Amino acid sequence: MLHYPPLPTVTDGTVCGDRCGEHTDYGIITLVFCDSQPGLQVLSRSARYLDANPRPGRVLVNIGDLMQRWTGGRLHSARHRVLAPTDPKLRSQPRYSLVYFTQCDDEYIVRPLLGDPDSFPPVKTGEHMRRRFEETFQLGQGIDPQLPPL
Ligand SMILES: O=C(O)CCC(=O)C(=O)O
Ligand SMILES: [Fe+2]
Repeated sequence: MLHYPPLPTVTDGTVCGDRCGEHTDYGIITLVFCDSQPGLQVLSRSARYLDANPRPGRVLVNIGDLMQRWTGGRLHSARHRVLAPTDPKLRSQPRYSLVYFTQCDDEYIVRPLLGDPDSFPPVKTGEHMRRRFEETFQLGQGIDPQLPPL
């Protein structure tokens, strides 16, 4: 369960930052269950951010980096972010989302099962996950640099 705390009121008209910076998910698929608070945006293949607004009963299914590798790039690990709202009422409220990440066993080697087998080098799941955590938390790099750009 992710808890995004309430944000201070903006009085000077400055644009507020993200609640969660742009990133791709590391694993196979992610299920995102969100409350009524908006903010989640997904980058389209034409490089436009699209709102993925919550609706009762809606579940967002995200493709992760390993799924992109597994499908030889046929499924795309989309960049996404959670924007901080500008509306003072929304800012004064917390945002909650329930996020379920899936991945393979650490020893499992992910290689393309579709398309060109050389499109991605094989990676051991555990090593991939460790590298992505390090990139995110030490280098502030939320996008897998080994995946091709959009
Ligand atoms: O809170 C959300 O709606 C999405 C969070 C997310 O993208 C993540 O935890 O990877
Ligand atoms: Fe994510």
